[in-house]
Amino acid sequence: MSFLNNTKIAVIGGGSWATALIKILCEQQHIQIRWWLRNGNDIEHIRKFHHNPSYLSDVYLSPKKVKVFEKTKEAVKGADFVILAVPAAFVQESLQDLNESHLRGKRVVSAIKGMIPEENILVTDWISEKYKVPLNDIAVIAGPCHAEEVALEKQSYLTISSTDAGCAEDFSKLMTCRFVTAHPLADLYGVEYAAVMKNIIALACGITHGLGNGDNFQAVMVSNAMQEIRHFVTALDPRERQLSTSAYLGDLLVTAYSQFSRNRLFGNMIGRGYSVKAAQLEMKMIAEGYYATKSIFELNKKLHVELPITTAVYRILYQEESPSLVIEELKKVLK
Ligand SMILES: NC(=O)C1=CN([C@@H]2O[C@H](COP(=O)(O)OP(=O)(O)OC[C@H]3O[C@@H](n4cnc5c(N)ncnc54)[C@H](OP(=O)(O)O)[C@@H]3O)[C@@H](O)[C@H]2O)C=CC1
Ligand SMILES: O=C(CO)COP(=O)(O)O
Repeated sequence: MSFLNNTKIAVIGGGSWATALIKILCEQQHIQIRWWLRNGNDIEHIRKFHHNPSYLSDVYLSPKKVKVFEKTKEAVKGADFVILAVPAAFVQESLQDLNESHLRGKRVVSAIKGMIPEENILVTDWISEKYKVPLNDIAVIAGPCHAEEVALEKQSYLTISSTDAGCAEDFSKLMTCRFVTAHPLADLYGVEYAAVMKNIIALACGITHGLGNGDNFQAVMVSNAMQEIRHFVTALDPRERQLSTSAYLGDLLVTAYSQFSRNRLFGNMIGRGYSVKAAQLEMKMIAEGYYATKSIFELNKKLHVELPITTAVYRILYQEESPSLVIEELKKVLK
């Protein structure tokens, strides 16, 4: 019997990405999904009607495959894989009831494209430090893939990155289905940092668009952003990597251009004159790039990499500088 049969997967998070990942996993014939989400009303609704009322509410969640739990401890019990799919800012709070023993012997896969805000560290580093999960049992899910398109079964590609080839390959098989192709890759940090940074760039694209700039300038931003990502990631983890592939460039492109991108939308509101608070209140969903901007900016105080786009976004979001003045200055340094 293949390992795909009867694999138990815990999914932590109740938002759009968790719901989309569960839809993908439900394509496997024999799978048991143990789902934790925080909202009691949503739990009740899913048990009764097999749809998440708050996110991707059209997606059917097979009760034969999906069991919903109120407590994370219960959800991770007996799981082979634990997928983390809450925004990074809430991951500590979401896992507060777990200790090392709850994750022992399990593979942990982060679907989060953000960093732990208070500590400015990657989610995978935090998991390995706090819960003593060996790095080889950790992977990340990356690639250009919006939850909304998964719900519509539009063909998508994912990249599963891990320091352990077996872990990446096994999880890629679980994520491959009729409408998703998943490939393994051995660049845990590169993929994870690039996924964090592309959210900042998409936010910057939204700001410039909101200010009235067009596609010509956005193309310049995106191409400069690739240099920014390359320099930053290389400073942290130097090695050969194909940044033009879908895990890196592809994800930057979809987030910078897609109608579904929350980071772009958030930036757009800032460019149109919303305050950060007003934009957050208006958006029900989370723009990771807001938190990531601070983390990358703080982390870079030790690295001193030139990050003109990230710095511009930081000045706008955290130093309340005028978006139009900051973007005019940015225009002078981009090539
Ligand atoms: N959506 C997408 O297409 C993709 C998302 N990702 C990544 O997946 C991760 C999860 O994002 P996503 O599912 O999209 O998020 P959503 O914006 O869809 O949902 C937000 C989630 O955060 C929860 N939440 C909000 N406030 C709090 C809080 N104070 N404490 C605990 N939980 C809270 C919400 O719970 P509640 O509903 O109860 O308020 C909800 O489950 C992010 O890192 C994102 O970058 C990666 C690839 C694609
Ligand atoms: O990572 C994503 C697509 O690959 C989702 O981006 P947004 O959070 O900006 O919607």
